[in-house]
Amino acid sequence: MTDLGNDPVIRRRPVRSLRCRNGLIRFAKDRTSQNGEDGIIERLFELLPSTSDTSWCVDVGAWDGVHLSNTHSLLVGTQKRIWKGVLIEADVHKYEELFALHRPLGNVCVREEVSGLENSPRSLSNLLQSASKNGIDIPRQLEFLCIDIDGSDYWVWHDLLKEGRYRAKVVCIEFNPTMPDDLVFIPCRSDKLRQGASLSALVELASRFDYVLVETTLYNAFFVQTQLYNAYLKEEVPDTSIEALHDLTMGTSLYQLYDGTLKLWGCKKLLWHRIPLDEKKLQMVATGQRSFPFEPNVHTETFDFSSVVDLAPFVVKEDIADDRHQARIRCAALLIDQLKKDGFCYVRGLGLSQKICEDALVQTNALLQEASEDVRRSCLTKDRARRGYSPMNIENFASLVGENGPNDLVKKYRIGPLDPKHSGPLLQPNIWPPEDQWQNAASFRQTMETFYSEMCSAGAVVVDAICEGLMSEVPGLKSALNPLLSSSDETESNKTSILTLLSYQVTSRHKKARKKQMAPLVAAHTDVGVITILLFDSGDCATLQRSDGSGGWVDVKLPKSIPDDPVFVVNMADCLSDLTGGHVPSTLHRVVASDGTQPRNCCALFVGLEADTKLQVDGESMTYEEWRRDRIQKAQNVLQMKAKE
Ligand SMILES: O=C(O)CCC(=O)C(=O)O
Ligand SMILES: [Fe+2]
Repeated sequence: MTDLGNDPVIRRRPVRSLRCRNGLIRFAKDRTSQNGEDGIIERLFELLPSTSDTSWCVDVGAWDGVHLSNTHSLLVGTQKRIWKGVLIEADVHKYEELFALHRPLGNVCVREEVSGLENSPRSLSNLLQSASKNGIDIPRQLEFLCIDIDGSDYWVWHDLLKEGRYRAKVVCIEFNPTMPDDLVFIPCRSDKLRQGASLSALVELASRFDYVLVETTLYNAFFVQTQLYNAYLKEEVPDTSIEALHDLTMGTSLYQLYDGTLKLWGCKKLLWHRIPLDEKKLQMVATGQRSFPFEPNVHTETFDFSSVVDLAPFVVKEDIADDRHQARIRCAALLIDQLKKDGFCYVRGLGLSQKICEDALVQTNALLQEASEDVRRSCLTKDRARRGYSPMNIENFASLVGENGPNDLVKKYRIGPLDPKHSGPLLQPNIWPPEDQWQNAASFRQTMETFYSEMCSAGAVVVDAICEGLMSEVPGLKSALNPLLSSSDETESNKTSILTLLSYQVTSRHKKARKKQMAPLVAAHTDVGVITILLFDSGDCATLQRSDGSGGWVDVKLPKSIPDDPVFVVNMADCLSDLTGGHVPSTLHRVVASDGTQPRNCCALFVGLEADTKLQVDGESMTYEEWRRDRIQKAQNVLQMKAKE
């Protein structure tokens, strides 16, 4: 066996069973019965002597008298005894056939739904008594009782036993074959709820009224009155324990992995609905969040917190004291230093809570990994680049830098300004997953609306700090970016950005051809707008990398779990880089596949300006929209030139 250990090995080991197969089950045989009952019943009445001229049987839930019938063999055809039966069936059509078959044979047919409710006029005992009043003498000592009504079987037998008027020597009754043998499950006393009883519950009931278990088939248990068992069956069935007489074959069990994954074992479908049990839907902890809580701290956090710039001094908005002003100047200088070096920087102190950041990532995973593709596809818009869902393998970021390459392997979902007043080429209305298609839709939307607003405020804080840090080098920057700053109208003006949720999945790429496997999941590109603020989870199937400026790539990582004061990645985008006259670079970056087993989720805020914002770039004045068109056009030109070559 070649076993690489990439997947767990899961298989069944044959176990020693205590089940005895040399008792009544040897005689299992079907004429009309389902799982050998006909033969077992025949054998039982060979062993038990008859005590009267006519042997009576009662069949509760008799159907048409033929299909899967346990009494047909007794009542129809030749038998060593003379049998008479009471056949009870609630279904109108089944009853017609039942009546047509049995009336001519002199059997009693009753069209009623036997009730398992306490003191019901339709209790089995009452129905037998009223049948007796109609001239037929049903003896109180019955030979055989069969109960199969898929619901209140337990209570029907219970009431008959308790009432005590009628007693059967042999009882065949259905149990729920998915219930384990150590489970005593007594169903609700109801004619509507269909639950079924466990075998153990029936065995307990039987022994209270002096019956013993003598055999089981897949769905049915056979009980015999104890004194008859002692007299006639002890040799045939020496061991009457559940272990000796039953093997659970339809059971489903659940086990748990250390990381919180729930696993199914045994029967993996809803038995009566024929629906497969879906492990994915049973999980209590989302895929990306599963880990072992007591993991030894061997891989200590590799993230270097000392490199994170704390922008908290920019979050306080009141007129600031002198020392806070000094603090701002200091942290803005750190930020600009870092950005000038590689176009990327870690920041914290942006005012977002750990909780909202965790929630946003969990919701991203919920929509982009766990929800069905149908749910996501209901969020497609015509202009995919702006709002809603953008499926895998659709966008191509290589084109942003005039490169040819395969499409990006990432699922995205975009959210823009929540205020419907915002419209224009860059600002279209949001589209949300429909609540009637996705049970999580409302909490997704609620989380994302909050997160979007808070991220926009964080964007304003970072932009503010960048302006501060470049105050002397690029004096006009603050007025160009003023619409973005938190000090201006808080509710609207600074919310012109797009929040993109991105999700990378573990599957499929390992199967891909080698050449394709080498291609990044998101092609190397620079971001177009002002700045990008990123938050991502510990999903390890994909890694963000930035160019080191000399042909190599550096992994961009975040702390493994979100700290109390969450850390974000900030990277410069092209427009801001242009506005600084190239003093601060917008650095090439990409996302590559890595070996991990967890999907990776990312929330990226692309801070942009409104289309008509006036800008000064290289001494030229233009609007943000004009600059943007120019930027995209340049990349297109490169592509066309390459195509011609
Ligand atoms: O997934 C990421 O970490 C970033 C993706 C990215 O660079 C982009 O969407 O612009
Ligand atoms: Fe990017």
